[in-house]
Amino acid sequence: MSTFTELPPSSVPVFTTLASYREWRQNVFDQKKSVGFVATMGALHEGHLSLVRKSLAANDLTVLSIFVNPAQFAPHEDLTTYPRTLPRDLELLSSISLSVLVPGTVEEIVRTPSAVFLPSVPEMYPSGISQDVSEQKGTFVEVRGYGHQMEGKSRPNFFRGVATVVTKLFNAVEPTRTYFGQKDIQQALLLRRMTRDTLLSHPSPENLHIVPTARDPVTSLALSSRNTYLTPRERELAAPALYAALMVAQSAWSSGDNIDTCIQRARQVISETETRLNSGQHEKIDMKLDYIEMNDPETFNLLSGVTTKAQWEAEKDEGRAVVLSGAMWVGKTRLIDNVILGDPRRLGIVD
Ligand SMILES: Nc1ncnc2c1ncn2[C@@H]1O[C@H](COP(=O)(O)OP(=O)(O)OP(=O)(O)O)[C@@H](O)[C@H]1O
Ligand SMILES: CC(C)(CO)[C@@H](O)C(=O)[O-]
Ligand code: BAL
Repeated sequence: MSTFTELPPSSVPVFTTLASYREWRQNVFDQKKSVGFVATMGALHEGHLSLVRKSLAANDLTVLSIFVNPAQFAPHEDLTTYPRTLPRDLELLSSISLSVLVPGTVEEIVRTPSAVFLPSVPEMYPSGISQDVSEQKGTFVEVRGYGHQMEGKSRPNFFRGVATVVTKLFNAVEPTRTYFGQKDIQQALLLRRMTRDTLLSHPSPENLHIVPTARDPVTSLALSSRNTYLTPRERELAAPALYAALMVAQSAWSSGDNIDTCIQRARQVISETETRLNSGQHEKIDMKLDYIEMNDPETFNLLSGVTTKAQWEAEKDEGRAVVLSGAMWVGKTRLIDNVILGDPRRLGIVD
């Protein structure tokens, strides 16, 4: 059952039911075409489009899903106010294309997104869905041991909701390859683990690709659908402090400081920014750091504060990665960001 009575105009075909999408997918299977997949919650921006371009470059066809997943929002979170901009999303998707060389020839073809999967909530949750976990019925996917650290500390059932919906999306879309953003690094690594643990073939773990974070060219703020909640002053002056703080910690790590010192320096960037912004006559901006920490990308475990780069690498090898990540509230907006210390290619993040 679809809840969409009238869809905005789109030159990219939009499938609102599993049955209609599957008919399209079967045809594609018959033609032995590869399918790249980008899962989104809509309110598209350049970060999403960078994933779509990666998919266009490597696959015959590209499918994007738009689904605001109730199961990953806690009851107190922003499910009802989450930005929903379907007409603009479809326009943006209709406007992107990429020229690629036909393998083994000098011939160029132009690829554009092939389909949008836009399911309704009942289609995705046939047994129904409550945001209150204690009331939920039906089948859920949990990647145990990897969803309670980092983002999971502040959003306890978030990764259960994500793993559940992405399993459903993978089963529906049956992608050859799939693309997730580094901005949500724990999500991407956890989902890769899920594909491995569940012996998935569509996609296989090595076909889950992680794409670097797209940033605002002036402030380096990580692009995010929720940035639309920010006031202009919050967006330009306060929000960029999170990435600036991560940069300061990264530089301290490279200079040989231990983790406690790196994190302390990063925290100082946030507190100094808040003091500076609130010293004048302007309206007050609330900046509240949720966390900045360094974690092992394999286990997501918090690293000991006395560890230095030299000690971390001596345990295994040079370039061994660490996830330096943070979350911060600016007013009513929660922002996340991260940088990889060491070689991002170790985590399969490739430009
Ligand atoms: N700035 C970005 N650069 C690269 N990928 C991104 C960026 N922002 C989001 N993505 C990726 O796009 C996919 C869909 O994300 P989503 O629709 O939740 O957008 P979002 O901007 O992350 O929204 P939110 O504000 O809710 O976090 C995810 O894989 C996410 O990591
Ligand atoms: C992967 C995802 C689409 C699942 O709802 C969401 O968590 C997101 O957009 O990052
Ligand atoms: N990009 C992650 C989706 C969420 O925060 O709900």
